[in-house]
Amino acid sequence: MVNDFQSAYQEEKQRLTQVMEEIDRRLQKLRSVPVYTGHDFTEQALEAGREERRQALSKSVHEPYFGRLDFEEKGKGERKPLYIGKIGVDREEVGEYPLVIDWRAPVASLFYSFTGGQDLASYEAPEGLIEGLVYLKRNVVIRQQILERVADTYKRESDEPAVSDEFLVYRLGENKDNRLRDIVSTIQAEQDQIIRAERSKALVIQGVAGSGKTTVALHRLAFLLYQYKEQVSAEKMIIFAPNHMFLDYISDVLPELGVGSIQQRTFNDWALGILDTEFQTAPAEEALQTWFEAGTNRPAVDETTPGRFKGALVFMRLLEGYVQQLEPLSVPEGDFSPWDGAVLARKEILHWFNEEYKPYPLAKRTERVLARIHRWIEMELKKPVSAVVLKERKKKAAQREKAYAKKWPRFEAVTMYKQLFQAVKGQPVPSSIMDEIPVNVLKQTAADLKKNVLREEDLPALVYLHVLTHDIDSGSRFDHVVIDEAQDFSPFHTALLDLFVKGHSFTILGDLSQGIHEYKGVHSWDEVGSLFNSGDTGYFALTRSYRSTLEIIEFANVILERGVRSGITAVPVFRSGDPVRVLPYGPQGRREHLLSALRELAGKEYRTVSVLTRTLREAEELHAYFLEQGMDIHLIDGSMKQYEGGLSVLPVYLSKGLEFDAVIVADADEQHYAPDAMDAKLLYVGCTRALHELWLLYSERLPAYVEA
Ligand SMILES: Nc1ncnc2c1ncn2[C@@H]1O[C@H](COP(=O)(O)OP(=O)(O)OP(=O)(O)O)[C@@H](O)[C@H]1O
Repeated sequence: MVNDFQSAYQEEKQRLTQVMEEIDRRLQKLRSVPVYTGHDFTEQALEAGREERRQALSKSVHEPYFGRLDFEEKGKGERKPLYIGKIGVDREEVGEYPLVIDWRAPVASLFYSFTGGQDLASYEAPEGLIEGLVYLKRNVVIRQQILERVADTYKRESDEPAVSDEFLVYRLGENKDNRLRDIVSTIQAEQDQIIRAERSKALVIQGVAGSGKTTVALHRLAFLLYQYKEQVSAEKMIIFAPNHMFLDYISDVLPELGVGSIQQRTFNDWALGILDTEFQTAPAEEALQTWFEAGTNRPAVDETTPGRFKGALVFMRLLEGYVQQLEPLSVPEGDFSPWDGAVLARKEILHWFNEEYKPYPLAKRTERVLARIHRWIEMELKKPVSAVVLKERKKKAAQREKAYAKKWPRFEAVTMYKQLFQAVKGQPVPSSIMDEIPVNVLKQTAADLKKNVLREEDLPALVYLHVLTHDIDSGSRFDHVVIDEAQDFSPFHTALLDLFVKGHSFTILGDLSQGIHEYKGVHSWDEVGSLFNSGDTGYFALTRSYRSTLEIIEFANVILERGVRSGITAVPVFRSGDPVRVLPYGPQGRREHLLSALRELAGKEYRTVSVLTRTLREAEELHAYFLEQGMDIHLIDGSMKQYEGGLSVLPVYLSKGLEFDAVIVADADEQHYAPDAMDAKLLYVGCTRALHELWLLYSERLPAYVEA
């Protein structure tokens, strides 16, 4: 065994030296070509290609590949070692296998999809299905040109028929810093299937906590860009994530995968960009405090909850009805007269508006009719009159045209939205529309709008009003859209984005068990799936959790089973660690106990440790206390733009999406976590943030869904 390992190591070391020399030689050759700085278009394009290769090779030379797969294609009788890396490197000889195969290439899919056994393996190539036998699957860790580790996870000749998890477990055991990382060397078969799924469908992925949803989504974007390079462009792909800190946390993955320019945004920022408005939405913290206040005072959630109603398709349809009824009100009363004696009859203007320009949305129609009126004036001015009269007419016409244009509605989204809700005070919105809006929603929104307050939940409606009246310009369309944490997106959000996406090309990922924003999100994936025809959508489930140890996952699963009763529990990868500690506060007192726990965990080798509180106020208080005690610790509140790593204290609801080497859940007791599904979900989110160690500290009694 030891000998086997040594010879494998020697073999890989030799091969690595050869590959690095070859890459280096190619790099030197490219660098020796003088950089073109002239104006010739063809030369510029050639230079851009050379620069791209220079950059790729100089990245690749440090860590050229991470895996090897020995494959014998059926009927070819030749076993080939295929080396797979983040960046593909072709050989100079035509027709030869690449020196390094890009992880996204069709043949590389074997490295991920092959799960063992003696049977033929296969992959989809452009020329059809290719079958063959896999002889070896090997992971190779290279850091800064040094071969650090060689691990065989499958050998055809051995007694072990399946691909082993050993290398994956080694990777998962590493500590994490303040950024999400790529997983190209250990993508699992179930994840690979999603990454490589066809582009044109709306994929809905339910994945348990830590199943790699965010990571998979980012790898999928990189894959789509490689596989469909002719049809998609990075600038027209977007990933929506819940907040700026989360965007910062995931921001390294795409550059690590060699992909730039993909948009990474919050829905809020995108929507405000489309609306091009001065308005800002009310700070999210206000809503968070209402919904995440500890205790049982939270408002009940039903279909009349403002976030749920304004996210429903019923509301979307109401807005369509509302815009339809604006049509007959658009053309101002009365004929248009540019100067006394010249008249353009309203009947004629109505004809242009209602017949000739009917296919256009209202704002476009208005624009065209006004341009036509302008042309009509110019024709009228051509009629023969004296220079003095002409001058007088021109002056009058300019004034009256301006005044007339002002009488037309501008179809500005916020104004239309205000008019809709201020109809409570007798504006002309038909009762068929008003009666459909729940009274509490009408009242609250009218009061907000009176104070010029917009909320995040109003944004889909505002963008839709804009789209209905202005249409979508081609620059705003997407080739592919990823929605992460999609359980917090309403059906209206997704239906709206669908208008901006070519061919329903979506990747929608989330976890209903982490649906802590149930006051605005979906309660079942059918709410999303039903937006698309069955042929346009696909559903995947990710059930294995890669983040946490076996002990943590089993502990969190109990919270799900007893508290949420969702049935979507996680299957752990066999990575064992310390038992979860559930401890009552000791005699030294709450804060002091939390401090000593934090000190103990911070004293270990971990890079990130967090204390999760139930509310923001508690996080602030503890943060001040920890600072006072000399700890170097960050407070994370809803306004953070960056995630710093190290030690942090934050309310549990802001921890969603993040992960820490060790987590201390403060106050894991009945006073803080009520006996309902919502609080059980919160605690589940908190517990599943931990990679290696999880401690829960409490006073008096634990909630019934926590295993002592
Ligand atoms: N195949 C894999 N190999 C190595 N690490 C993996 C793999 N899949 C996921 N991980 C790791 O598991 C952790 C969780 O991944 P990620 O945050 O993408 O999961 P998620 O499903 O979005 O989680 P959550 O919903 O709980 O926020 C990350 O540290 C990620 O690197």
